[in-house]
Amino acid sequence: MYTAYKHEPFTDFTKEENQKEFLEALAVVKKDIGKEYPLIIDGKEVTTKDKLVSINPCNISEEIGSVSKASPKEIDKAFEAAKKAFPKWSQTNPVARAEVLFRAAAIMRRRKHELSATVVKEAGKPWVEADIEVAEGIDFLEYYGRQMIELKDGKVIESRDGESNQYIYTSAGVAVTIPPWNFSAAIMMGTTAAPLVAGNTVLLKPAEPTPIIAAKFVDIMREAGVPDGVLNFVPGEPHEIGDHLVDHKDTSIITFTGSKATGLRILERASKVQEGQQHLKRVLAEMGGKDTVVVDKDANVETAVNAIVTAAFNFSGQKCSAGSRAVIHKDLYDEVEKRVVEETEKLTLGDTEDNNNYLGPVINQKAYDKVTSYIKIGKKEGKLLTGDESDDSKGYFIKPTIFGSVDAEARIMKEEIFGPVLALCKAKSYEESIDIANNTEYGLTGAVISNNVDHLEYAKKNFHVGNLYFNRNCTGAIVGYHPFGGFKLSGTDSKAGGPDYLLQYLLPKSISQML
Ligand SMILES: NC(=O)c1ccc[n+]([C@@H]2O[C@H](COP(=O)([O-])OP(=O)(O)OC[C@H]3O[C@@H](n4cnc5c(N)ncnc54)[C@H](O)[C@@H]3O)[C@@H](O)[C@H]2O)c1
Ligand SMILES: N[C@@H](CCC=O)C(=O)O
Repeated sequence: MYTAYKHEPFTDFTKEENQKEFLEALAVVKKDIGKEYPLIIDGKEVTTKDKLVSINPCNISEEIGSVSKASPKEIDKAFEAAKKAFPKWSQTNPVARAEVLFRAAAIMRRRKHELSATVVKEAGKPWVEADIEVAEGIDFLEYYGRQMIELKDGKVIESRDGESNQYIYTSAGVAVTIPPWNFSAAIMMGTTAAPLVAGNTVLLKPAEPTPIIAAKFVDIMREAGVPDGVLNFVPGEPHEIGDHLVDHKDTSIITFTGSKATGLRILERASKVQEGQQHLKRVLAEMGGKDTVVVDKDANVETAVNAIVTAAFNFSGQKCSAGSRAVIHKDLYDEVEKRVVEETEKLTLGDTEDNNNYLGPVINQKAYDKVTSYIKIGKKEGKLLTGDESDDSKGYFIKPTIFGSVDAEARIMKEEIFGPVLALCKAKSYEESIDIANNTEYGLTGAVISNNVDHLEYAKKNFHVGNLYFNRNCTGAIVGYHPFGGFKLSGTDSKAGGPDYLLQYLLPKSISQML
């Protein structure tokens, strides 16, 4: 028997002993700086000449480490290994498969600060956010393990006289996991653990800026007992191996999280049946967002301000769930705008190794250039209220930037920026604010700050997002509590961390027997 699922508690960094432990963990991670990590194919370490180098975005002269790069040749070998391992793994007792996840979660708990410190160094995440993310990774393992145990005997269906019917779940085949860098621990772990516990074998290709945390996770899974060939680690350049992974005839499932452009490309390519392929590929594609905090005219101003600032600037706005725009009722607009600017100007920006910094850099030069170009666009589209300072000489630092009185149709109101840039927009009525919130191609998260019961009911029916929050910010979904995934072009709404998630990695089978 297992205890009931409950989410992993977050570390309280106001306590001195926790700060001390975290600093020690950062020192451990620093000792490993420059280390090389191999590919893992069929349980064997494979080293290639070409390396993917992980750079600290806070300090671009610091290389965190490097991993071997897989080419199509190594990818083919990994597919062979995964195919070979599939029959045995898929028929392994689901409880035993779940226990691998539980053991991995236990190891992760013991190494929690070290893993979070790796995320701090590799992704430039602040301590608090890195800790939350590793806790989420642990949650995915604990939650999906229990979910598999629940599903192991299938579901009860009806039988007629003289007939015995069964409905069971079988595994699909080889899954390819393609996670993003912004939740380099949590999403990478969740989208690897789910197909595995469902009895599929996996090729994990981490995002190129953050391969080290993935290498550590693969080591943990092996220590926890994942058999050879069941989990293959194949980092590499997407332009060299991305299409190959997606197009391969032996790919059964692709579990992708990332940008809309990549997701749509994967969906399109995966729909083509390749020579020798005898199945349809399933694609889970969780993509971008342009998420909104709506402030009603009777809202509590401080709740609204806190929700807007947190949603916009946590992890420098680099979340698919980031509230990169707020639509505020005209009666409260001036007050909310003033308070949001005041609170934002208190936020500290700098190297996230220092826990006093609320936010750190954006991930790389490409992101820096994109975000700063949107700031230029914003200056034409709205009134610059604060920010517009950036510096990429040491790391990719951009000050939280806010534009006021932005038109609902402006580009900074409708396009995903993925950085610390917030647009504020005024609405004449509550209904208009919900219309504005729905005015993009995305539909991922949203928040409504209101005490009006009718208005909250209206939002339930008319605010078209996969994750809707009332009187809080629109980021920070917790596994088992806030199943996560978006509508519209935000993705396939697979609802990670929800009760139906694992079903997407399983093939239901009906068996009918005459008695
Ligand atoms: N909806 C969600 O749950 C969710 C969660 C996190 C991030 N995101 C989104 O992710 C985006 C940021 O992540 P990103 O910049 O890493 O996205 P991205 O699309 O550039 O990359 C995501 C992953 O896809 C891989 N990839 C890139 N091109 C590929 C190709 N042609 N074939 C196969 N794989 C390929 C990358 O190497 C990476 O592993 C944002 O749009 C954000 O909103 C969504
Ligand atoms: N699940 C995370 C967002 C993941 C995307 O970046 C949240 O709820 O904030």
